[in-house]
Amino acid sequence: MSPSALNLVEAVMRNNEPRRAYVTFLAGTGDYVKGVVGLAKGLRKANSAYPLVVAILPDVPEEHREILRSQGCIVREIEPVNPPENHTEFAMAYYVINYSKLRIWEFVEYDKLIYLDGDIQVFGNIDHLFDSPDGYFYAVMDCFCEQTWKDSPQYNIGYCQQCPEKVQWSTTLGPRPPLYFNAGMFVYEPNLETYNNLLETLKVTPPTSFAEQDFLNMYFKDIYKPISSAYNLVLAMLWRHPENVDFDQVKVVHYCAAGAKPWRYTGIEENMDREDIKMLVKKWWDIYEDEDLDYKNIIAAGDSKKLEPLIAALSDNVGIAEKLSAPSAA
Ligand SMILES: O=c1ccn([C@@H]2O[C@H](COP(=O)(O)OP(=O)(O)O)[C@@H](O)[C@H]2O)c(=O)[nH]1
Ligand SMILES: OC[C@H]1O[C@H](O[C@@H]2[C@@H](O)[C@H](O)[C@@H](O)[C@H](O)[C@@H]2O)[C@H](O)[C@@H](O)[C@H]1O
Ligand SMILES: [Mn+2]
Repeated sequence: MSPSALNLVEAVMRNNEPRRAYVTFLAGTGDYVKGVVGLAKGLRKANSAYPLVVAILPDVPEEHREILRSQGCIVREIEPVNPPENHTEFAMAYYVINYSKLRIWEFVEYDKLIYLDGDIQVFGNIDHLFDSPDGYFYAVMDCFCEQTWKDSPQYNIGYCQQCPEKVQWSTTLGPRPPLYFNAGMFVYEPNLETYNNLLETLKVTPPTSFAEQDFLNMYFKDIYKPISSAYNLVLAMLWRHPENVDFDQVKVVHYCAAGAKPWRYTGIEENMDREDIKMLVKKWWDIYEDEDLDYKNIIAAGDSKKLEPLIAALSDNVGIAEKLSAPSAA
């Protein structure tokens, strides 16, 4: 390791700043690993000062784990979390694996974490969100207008929290639902008591259409603080509520609309031929293919600004390796 990198290791190890990181979730043997690589490179391009932790399920192949380490990620294997037996149809069948996201409340070696889905890209620095006051759950409000919401009461009366004056909530359906966030991005504080209570509460909570997203909304409804859509642009907002989007201010894009995943984009699904969608998919690919953003080239260039989070990741990976290789871990 070059002398400048060693100095940085010492600086980071001495550093008694609050421990912060970005965290994402990866499951399966498929192509979401490309999303996570893109996210790691996007955070680097945005000069984020914090590393990216990837919480992976055991089914993620060693080859993918190596790809993530080679991009400076901290790879942490977690055990799956399964919801109680249920007969609910999830909005997407694979949502059942998303309950495993709950394991990230156990990452208490950090003071504050920002969770980002693997199909999210960060185009502008959002490190300042780590300075948000403690004790709250920060996330962006979702939209209920897409087909994925067809089984919900709000969809069936045409109500959306993004435009509550357009179609009033009907009290015949019960009390108006509390503000609801998209769980693709949130700012939170890991905590073991919360973690254990989340898992205990899940055991007695019947699963619903949006799986862990519904569950997190129910669990954190009293401390949820909505933040600007600039921090998690749910693509459907572009055609459902353009009046609520200040496109030039958008820093985080969430490729969650059907057909929008950049690494498998074909442009044939509804809305996917829009000029803004094509531009956002190209912006994702420009970062994904930019070799100057690869970890190995950043180290070689000794770019100190971009080095710091990588050194933190390195020391964390070393830390985990030492912990796992300790005799007691045998
Ligand atoms: O096969 C999969 C499906 C999902 N995910 C992870 O789970 C997150 C939530 O799923 P997705 O983003 O597809 O849900 P959406 O936001 O599109 O509803 C993804 O971003 C990935 O981080 C994954 O790793 N592998
Ligand atoms: O497992 C439940 C998922 O729920 C959310 O999916 C989106 C997506 O399905 C869009 O197509 C809908 O339009 C949108 O409203 C909905 O929230 C989160 O992005 C994802 O991380 C995950 O929590
Ligand atoms: Mn997503």
